[in-house]
Amino acid sequence: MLTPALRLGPLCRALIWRTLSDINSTHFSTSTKMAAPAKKAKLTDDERGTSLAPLKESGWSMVDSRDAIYKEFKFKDFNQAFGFMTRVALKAETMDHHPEWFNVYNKVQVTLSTHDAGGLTQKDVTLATFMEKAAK
Ligand SMILES: C[C@H](O)[C@H](O)[C@H]1CNC2=NC(N)=NC(=O)C2=N1
Repeated sequence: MLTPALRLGPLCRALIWRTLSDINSTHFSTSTKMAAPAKKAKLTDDERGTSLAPLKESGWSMVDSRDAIYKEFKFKDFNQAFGFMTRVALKAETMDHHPEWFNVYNKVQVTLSTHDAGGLTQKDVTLATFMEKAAK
């Protein structure tokens, strides 16, 4: 005995198939997390030489006891400092890469490292470079 569904005409089966595929695409397109991006690769020695040099010339330094870079930015006042932090925060969100920072009045102390990689990656270089522009 064929189940009733198999006796439906081709048009009806096409409609059911379309409905099921619509449900599937609607449901999974919103609730399925994309595969986690590959683990971010730490900067190679060569990359450190080329990428970090300009940042060190701009006042960034290596952090003792961890693979990270640090800089203290100083602004005219709190308003300027917070404006800087706002610009950087928006960039950090678009990059999905966030600074470790501390603000007191006109100073912003920043440490950058990639937690997912356990050290410095290109994302830290990109964000630090952005910060240099955002601080001007
Ligand atoms: C889940 C989320 O994408 C990750 O936690 C992002 C968020 N921001 C991040 N920021 C930094 N600095 N390092 C990371 O590894 C990192 N990972």
